[in-house]
Amino acid sequence: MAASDQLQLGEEEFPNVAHIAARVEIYPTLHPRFVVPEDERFDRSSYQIISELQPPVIDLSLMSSSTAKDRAYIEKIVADGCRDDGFFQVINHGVPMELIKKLETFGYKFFSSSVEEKERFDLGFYSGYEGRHKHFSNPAPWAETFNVQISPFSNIDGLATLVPPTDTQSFRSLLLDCDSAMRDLGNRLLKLLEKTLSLKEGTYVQHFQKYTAALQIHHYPPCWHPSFALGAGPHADPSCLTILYQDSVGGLQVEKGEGKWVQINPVPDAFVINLGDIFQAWSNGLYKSSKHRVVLDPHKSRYSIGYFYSPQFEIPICVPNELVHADNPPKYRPFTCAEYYAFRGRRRQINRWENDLENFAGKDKISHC
Ligand SMILES: O=C(O)CCC(=O)C(=O)O
Ligand SMILES: [Fe+2]
Repeated sequence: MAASDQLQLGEEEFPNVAHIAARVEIYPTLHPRFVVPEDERFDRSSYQIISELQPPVIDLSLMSSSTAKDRAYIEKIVADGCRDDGFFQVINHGVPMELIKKLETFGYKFFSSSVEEKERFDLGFYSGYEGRHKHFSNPAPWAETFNVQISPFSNIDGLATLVPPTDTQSFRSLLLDCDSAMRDLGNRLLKLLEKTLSLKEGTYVQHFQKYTAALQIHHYPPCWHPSFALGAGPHADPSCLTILYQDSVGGLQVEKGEGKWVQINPVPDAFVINLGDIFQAWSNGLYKSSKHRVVLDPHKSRYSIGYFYSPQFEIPICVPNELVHADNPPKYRPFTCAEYYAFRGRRRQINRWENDLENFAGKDKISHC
């Protein structure tokens, strides 16, 4: 083993995934850190893409159509998707794709640098680069992530000091421009969700003047035993809304009924939108936050970019009165985003499905606030 391998591995218990992924000749069998229990593995041989279960692809420009029929059509498709599993895709969404491509290019360059270089950007728990997943128990995700915290805590200045001085300004501007474009899309989607639930305009969006947001660039290296590991284990997002760009490789799957996984086919220039646990709670369970996971490719790297959007950190999530009635009694106790994010962050088995929202807020269903 070369000296650099020994140096890189350092803590054998928490190997860097990029380091392991680059050394198939040294690790011909998968490192135990990443091996998923047998009943949770992805069976590639029996896999088929079930096209009729694909989440809908929605042309968001129709939201401002002068034809009421177009607008009603969009609202219906979104409402059906949200009731079903909380996943849909959007095109013509108004976010300039140049921004996303620039971020993706940053990701390619960053993730192709050495482990030492990348780990200079490791600013600790969920901040900056993450390749060892020290807060995960086994199995660790076969992924490395560049975590940008935006609000209410920002690590953008901290990260900017680590890029070459000539790039500092463009790096900061890129992240801030992405935040503003994704946030704008997030607000338009929230207004659409308000309409589909027949709520007054602003019911949700008024709680996003101050907001909670993070951006993550993920790299899933090729995995030579793709059925034995997962890029992301089954989980539901803690956020209110997630806006996700995925490249053309594919691998994101959503659970449609117990144990039945459907791949969300990449659509060029589209975003996958999924509702997170906060929205499920905020809609009193009418709209779903669904379990999803990422499977791996034996030959190709996959990249994705997620924007996780939630309301003001410290306000209680209070279900609108209109959504609580005899047929739909309160399902969750009120809680703040800060409390829920802290709960999810404390979980050691963060890459595993543990029905978090139910466990956190579904037990004593006191009335809404
Ligand atoms: O990379 C993906 O497609 C999804 C990642 C994901 O589920 C997440 O970051 O929460
Ligand atoms: Fe997710």
